[in-house]
Amino acid sequence: MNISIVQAMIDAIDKPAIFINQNYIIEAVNTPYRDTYPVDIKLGYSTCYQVSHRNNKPCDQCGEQCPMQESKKSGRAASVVHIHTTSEGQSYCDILMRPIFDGHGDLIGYLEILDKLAFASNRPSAGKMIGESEAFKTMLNKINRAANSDISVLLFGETGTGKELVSQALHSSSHRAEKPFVVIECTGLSDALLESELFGYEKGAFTGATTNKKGLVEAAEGGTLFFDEVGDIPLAMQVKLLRLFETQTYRPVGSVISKKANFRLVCASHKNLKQMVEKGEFRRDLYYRIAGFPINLPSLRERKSDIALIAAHFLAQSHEKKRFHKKALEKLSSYAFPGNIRELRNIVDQAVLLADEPVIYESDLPVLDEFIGEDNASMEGRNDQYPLTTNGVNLGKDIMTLNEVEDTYLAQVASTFKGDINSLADALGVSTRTLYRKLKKAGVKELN
Ligand SMILES: Nc1ncnc2c1ncn2[C@@H]1O[C@H](COP(=O)(O)OP(=O)(O)OP(=O)(O)O)[C@@H](O)[C@H]1O
Repeated sequence: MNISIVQAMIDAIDKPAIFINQNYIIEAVNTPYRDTYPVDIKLGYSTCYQVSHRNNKPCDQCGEQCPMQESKKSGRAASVVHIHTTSEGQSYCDILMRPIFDGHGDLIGYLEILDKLAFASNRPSAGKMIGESEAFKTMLNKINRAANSDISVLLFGETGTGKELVSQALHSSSHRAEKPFVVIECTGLSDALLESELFGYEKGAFTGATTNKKGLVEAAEGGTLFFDEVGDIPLAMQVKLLRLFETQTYRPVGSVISKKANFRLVCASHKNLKQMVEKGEFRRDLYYRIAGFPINLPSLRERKSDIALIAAHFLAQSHEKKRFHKKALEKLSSYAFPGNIRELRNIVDQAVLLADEPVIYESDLPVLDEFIGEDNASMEGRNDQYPLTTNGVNLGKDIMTLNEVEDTYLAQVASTFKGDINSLADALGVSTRTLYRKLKKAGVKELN
């Protein structure tokens, strides 16, 4: 292997890139890669995992996927998303690992090329997509693949999973980033309104059209056109959209002249479009035109390990120096979040207002009523964790008020708890001050 030729090839790549041998040792590196890490890279000595992770073992021995091992298994290129320690701190990077063979078909090493994913973070950071679960990383990998091409992307996922945020990330990391990003909210628009909004109109096209007006397609010239809730587009309008997407031409309302359009198409829907196609509610040809590259946005239930991080992110946005108590986070983690990340943001905002102290306790959370895999009957089972059926409280017989239950429970716990007032407050998920207040109300003078 002629290393100077390899070095010349690496230098020709404008993204951060290295050539490594089968022992992870860096044999050639380009300047963008050197600039990415605050580490002195010694060719023939430094390893990729030392430089990018500060690890002394390969990633697969540190609980992460190793793209080289993936590539070894399949004999083909592999791509994974990792969090690297760069000059700018912890950063998401999408790594493409390509095996390189000599003229005899023998493996001589691997070419590694990085894409920095500036739109995502594993720490609270304003304006970024936050997460660190595997489901989140898989989604980042897909976003990055799509961003590098002009393919039509269909984002599908429940409400509040971040479809609009992802569409912005697709735009900002594409070659169209400097051009406009235009959102078309398809819900509740009639055929006529949607047509004039999209294509614009000529003066005199209809009553009230006193001047020519540009449409959103023209406003998005060179950039990205994002159709939110594309499943809500009326059937009659779908055929006009198909023509626009197929030919990239359109006619403003009242005009006889066609105009040329230039945009990248991104659509989103929380509805099952395939099912709509089967029922004849969405055109099949339009579906295949917009679903060039479908990306599934996982629900918050499918990325439970991200809940605490995203909650901390929204707390940081609130500018209040507060933090969640462990029990409050546990409760959030078992909640089903039908409204996904938008709902989590609302819960955090409310909890910040409801908490009197720097710690947000379970009791400061708004009422949450849908828990993962639990119906109302099994919700009662949750009380096993926080037993209300104590010696003094017989829930099966006479109805007691919640106040009475709380007082009786506190009296019981105070007489049996082994620990001081601070640890009891902690165990009950309230502040010490709140516990003093509640004990006073319950007529309890001291712990056992
Ligand atoms: N990964 C994330 N990290 C931080 N905030 C997020 C993330 N994903 C979404 N959000 C926030 O959650 C809220 C809802 O996101 P967005 O509007 O993109 O969801 P959506 O799927 O388009 O919702 P809908 O289907 O209701 O239109 C926004 O405030 C957005 O900034």
